[in-house]
Amino acid sequence: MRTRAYQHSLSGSTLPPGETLLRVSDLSLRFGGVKALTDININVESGNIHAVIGPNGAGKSSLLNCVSGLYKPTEGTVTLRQQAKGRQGLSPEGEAGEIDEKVVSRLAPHKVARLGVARSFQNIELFDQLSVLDNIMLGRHIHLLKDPFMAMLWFGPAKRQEIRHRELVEEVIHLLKLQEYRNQPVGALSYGIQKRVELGRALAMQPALLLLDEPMAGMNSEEKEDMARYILDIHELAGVSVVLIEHDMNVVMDISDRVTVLDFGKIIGDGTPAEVMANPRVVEAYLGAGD
Ligand SMILES: Nc1ncnc2c1ncn2[C@@H]1O[C@H](COP(=O)(O)OP(=O)(O)OP(=O)(O)O)[C@@H](O)[C@H]1O
Repeated sequence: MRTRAYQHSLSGSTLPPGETLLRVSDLSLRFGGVKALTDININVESGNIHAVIGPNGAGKSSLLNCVSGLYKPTEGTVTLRQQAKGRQGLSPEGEAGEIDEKVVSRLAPHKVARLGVARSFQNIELFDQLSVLDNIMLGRHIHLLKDPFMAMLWFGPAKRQEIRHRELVEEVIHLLKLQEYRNQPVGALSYGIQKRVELGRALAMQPALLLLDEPMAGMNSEEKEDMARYILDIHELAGVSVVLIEHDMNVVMDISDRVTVLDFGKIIGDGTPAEVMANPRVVEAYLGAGD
């Protein structure tokens, strides 16, 4: 029962699995003379955990920053595909209805977020004094009523919306098993739990796509295992698509559907974990380096 409820609530995408959700086309990014990214082409499919790996400085964070709107690419585009409003759901033949394509690569980060792309950062970006509940509730702010007059009135849409926000936040707390910490200030919690709260705040945005930048950095092996399990749960129970930057190859190979490998800002491998592991260029550039 709970699984069905999550599937209906926490994913902001109605695209069928296998449809292209995010398309990165001919993307390049330069900082003066530094070519951070060169001619990057990636399709992220709906329903996938898509890992991006590569040595330090390969361009992984730059790529995520181009998707989330923090960096503007020098060339190329990032396109988010969503089922057109009012035409959601599958046809009797199981095909997707009309699809809206939005170029997000030159939008401000808050606009990209509003379109359904949520991200977590390498470093924890939470409010230490606020409770777990309040920090996760902040993830809902992009969905608050746009009309401040309506939002001030404690009736009608504003009240219904507030109830809905709370229900979704409760789902996040259950899914990530944060019940026992809900009223504790985040600053008092362990690093592993704080990272989980950060994940919860991104999830509370009801994203179509979740961008996770090294969510397991600095964790011990038990915390890593926990985090990998929660990412899988988000994917399996909530149906959220994930782009994951991660250095730990065991984690990447265990939980990813697809892997893109970057080196010096270029793609040197792309495929299933098994295909990527068998790619000699990848072995030489990354795996062989013992990272
Ligand atoms: N804001 C910036 N200004 C100048 N150069 C930058 C900027 N951001 C990234 N770079 C450069 O772009 C290249 C790619 O960096 P990026 O951080 O994207 O790599 P990464 O694969 O995420 O590395 P890491 O694994 O160490 O986080 C590097 O040469 C980096 O120095």
